[in-house]
Amino acid sequence: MSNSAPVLTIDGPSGSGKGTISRLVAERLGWHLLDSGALYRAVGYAAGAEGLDLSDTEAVTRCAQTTKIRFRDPGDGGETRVIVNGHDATDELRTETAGAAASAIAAIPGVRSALFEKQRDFRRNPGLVADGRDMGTVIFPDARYKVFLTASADERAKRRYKQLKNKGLNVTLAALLREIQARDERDAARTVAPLRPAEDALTIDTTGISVDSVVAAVLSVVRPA
Ligand SMILES: Nc1ncnc2c1ncn2[C@@H]1O[C@H](COP(=O)(O)OP(=O)(O)OP(=O)(O)O)[C@@H](O)[C@H]1O
Ligand SMILES: Nc1ccn([C@H]2C[C@H](O)[C@@H](COP(=O)(O)O)O2)c(=O)n1
Repeated sequence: MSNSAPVLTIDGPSGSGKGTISRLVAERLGWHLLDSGALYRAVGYAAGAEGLDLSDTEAVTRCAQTTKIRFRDPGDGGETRVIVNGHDATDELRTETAGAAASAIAAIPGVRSALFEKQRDFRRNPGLVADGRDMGTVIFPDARYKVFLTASADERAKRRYKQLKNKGLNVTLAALLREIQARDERDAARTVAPLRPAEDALTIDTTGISVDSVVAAVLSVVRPA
């Protein structure tokens, strides 16, 4: 049976604010939320924990097919926990290393197929906000609303720098900029489901725009004035 629950897709490169904006918009609409990047991060993490070579496409595909990933709402308004094969891996998954591993294994077609239905299963009433790279192009091409967030690489590196410094991590702006550019290149150049806006997506450049203003712009797509 076809699923007609409304979907808002929010795609974009690393640090464009997808996660932040998707969470706030989902809260405001009272809709479900899919953080698809967390699924790729979880597979990268599980593959690392098994000691797999991330370029071994068959082994990593098998890992994606068998890894058990659960999202757990702590119930106190805190961060959603990501449970990978029974282990709470939330903190490990947020690191730049986990992001780079996710980006590497995300280029494997078998991994993307293994995660396809898992992502589509998040579509439920009253609606879904889906955050990722290919939400509007591949996973929910029939979504009612589509947004693509961008920001300059410099701005995204500065945001990440501030975020990681606030967590007390020892990072440099130059290294973060290099990592962001490398990830952009890998995510956009892969042959399967590359990072790009859907033809019917509204692109919002968030450079120098506050979080509140971006939330308002995205909400206006779903609820025009
Ligand atoms: N419009 C904005 N202005 C300033 N800071 C922002 C804005 N949007 C997001 N941020 C901040 O930038 C950082 C990165 O945002 P976020 O994690 O939402 O990006 P993302 O696109 O989901 O990245 P990734 O794909 O790597 O998970 C966070 O610290 C967030 O608070
Ligand atoms: N729909 C998606 C979501 C994520 N990925 C890959 C590529 C990203 O670099 C990596 C981590 O994502 P993030 O948590 O930073 O949003 O996972 C993808 O290919 N497709």
